[in-house]
Amino acid sequence: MTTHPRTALSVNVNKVALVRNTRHLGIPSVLRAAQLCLEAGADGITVHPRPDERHIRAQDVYELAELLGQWPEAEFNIEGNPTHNLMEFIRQVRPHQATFVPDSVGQFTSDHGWNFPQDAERLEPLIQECRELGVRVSLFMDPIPEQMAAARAVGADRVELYTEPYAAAWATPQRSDQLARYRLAAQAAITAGLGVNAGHDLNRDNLADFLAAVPGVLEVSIGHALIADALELGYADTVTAYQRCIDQGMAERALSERR
Ligand SMILES: CC(=O)[C@@H](O)[C@H](O)COP(=O)(O)O
Ligand SMILES: NCC(=O)COP(=O)(O)O
Repeated sequence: MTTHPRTALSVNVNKVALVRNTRHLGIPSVLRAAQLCLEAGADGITVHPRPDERHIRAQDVYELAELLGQWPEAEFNIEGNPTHNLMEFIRQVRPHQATFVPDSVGQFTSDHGWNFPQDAERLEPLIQECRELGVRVSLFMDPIPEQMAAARAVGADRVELYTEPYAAAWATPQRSDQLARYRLAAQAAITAGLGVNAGHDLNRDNLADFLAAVPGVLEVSIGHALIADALELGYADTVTAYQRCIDQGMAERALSERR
């Protein structure tokens, strides 16, 4: 029986910054949120420093990079559009992972992945630069199996499957169809030699089912729902609750593989 590495939980702290930015008081602290999540067992921290700085600001990125330097086992994942402001952060901070997201500057939230072949030419040199800096590259992608070989061909190490369509279908009869889509996309990514991450609108209700159905998920990055849960439960209990969901999903997957 093959044992799979435990799916890593990367906490996205965008929404802590969003609340902080509504006053000039510096609270809630983004750094404290990250510290408490790491102390509770989170495997990493994710930020998406959008050009309009609606939530994560440049100073947050540098302070979090310094904090993560004290956590050798934890990873720093910086997301963004490499044709906008992302690359400057990558060059200065050299995080463990850069997640390329094709968002426009004022976009409400991330809602689609890259498209190949049209995006290949402009992404390839930027991916190459990240790799020369020792930074792993993950491409934010829709769950389309046919796109995975092209993602690998431009040099990506991983893809991050955009999971909002699954999350939106979770409480509906379409759940199993969506899970089948993501399973096929993940299998195609693995076949192409890519690692598989996942994220967007994952939460305590839908996470275990996703990991039970979709093979080889190395990392989930979760922010909005996790921070909302932390408002009720606190960061430590929330991280523990999400880790339990990960363990439950992986246990169910291991069981199904033995059948
Ligand atoms: C790429 C993605 O799905 C999210 O990580 C993104 O960071 C969400 O951005 P907002 O927090 O600005 O909605
Ligand atoms: N890449 C997904 C992420 O970092 C957080 O997305 P969400 O949980 O805030 O939807």
